[in-house]
Amino acid sequence: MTDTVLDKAALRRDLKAQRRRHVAALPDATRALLFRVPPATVARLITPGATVGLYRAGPDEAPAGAYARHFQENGHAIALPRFAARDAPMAFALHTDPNGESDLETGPFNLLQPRVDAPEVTPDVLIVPLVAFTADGARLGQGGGHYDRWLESHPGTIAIGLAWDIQLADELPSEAHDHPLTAVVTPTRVYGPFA
Ligand SMILES: Nc1nc2c(c(=O)[nH]1)N(C=O)[C@@H](CNc1ccc(C(=O)N[C@@H](CCC(=O)O)C(=O)O)cc1)CN2
Ligand SMILES: Nc1ncnc2c1ncn2[C@@H]1O[C@H](COP(=O)(O)OP(=O)(O)OP(=O)(O)O)[C@@H](O)[C@H]1O
Repeated sequence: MTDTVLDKAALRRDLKAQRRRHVAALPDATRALLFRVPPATVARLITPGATVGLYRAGPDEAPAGAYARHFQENGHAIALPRFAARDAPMAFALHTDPNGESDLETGPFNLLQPRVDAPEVTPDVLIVPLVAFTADGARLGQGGGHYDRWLESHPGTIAIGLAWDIQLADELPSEAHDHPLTAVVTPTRVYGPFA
């Protein structure tokens, strides 16, 4: 393995532990008030009628459920990642019930995902989870390379990160396949949009 790959694995472990401590210290009521609607500078990036790819957050990730409800209320089709197996490529499928999540089931990564009968769709814009980001839009993810690969095969799709402020890193190891984010939203500010 290259040094960058080893660096990334160690970084991920440390940053995920830091994220867990941060979220555990947040009062539930505070957490419920964050990430309600996209800030205006980010909302402007999402054209009317665009299909928006979101994610179903795990316990420590920035919650994306309110954005899902907001986009649906505003006439957007919304989609979530779906995997046929752990080693299958990431696809997106239509998410129809962001309020009740009755259309989701647990998938290979222990994440809720649309059931097999939900149609596959291609989002025009992605709201993405992350382990860490930099002030100029670099992203460190879970290490599956899922978003990098998806963005590689869908050029022109913009990706907007949602994160806790403590996920900001001074710098991150970069590899040729890494795709930059167009903006990152935290509870206190927006980084970008970058050109
Ligand atoms: N909420 C969420 N959805 C997402 C991602 C993510 O980071 N967060 N992904 C980002 O690419 C994709 C899924 N990729 C993933 C790749 C690896 C692991 C992972 O290593 N998870 C841990 C813990 C899982 C568990 O609790 O069972 C693991 O498997 O050890 C998770 C997701 C698409 N959906
Ligand atoms: N476009 C690509 N084509 C082929 N392999 C890729 C591509 N992008 C990433 N990979 C591979 O995926 C693996 C993980 O990449 P990386 O560490 O950048 O993941 P990540 O962006 O942190 O994860 P994720 O996007 O799933 O949250 C690496 O082995 C990398 O070589």
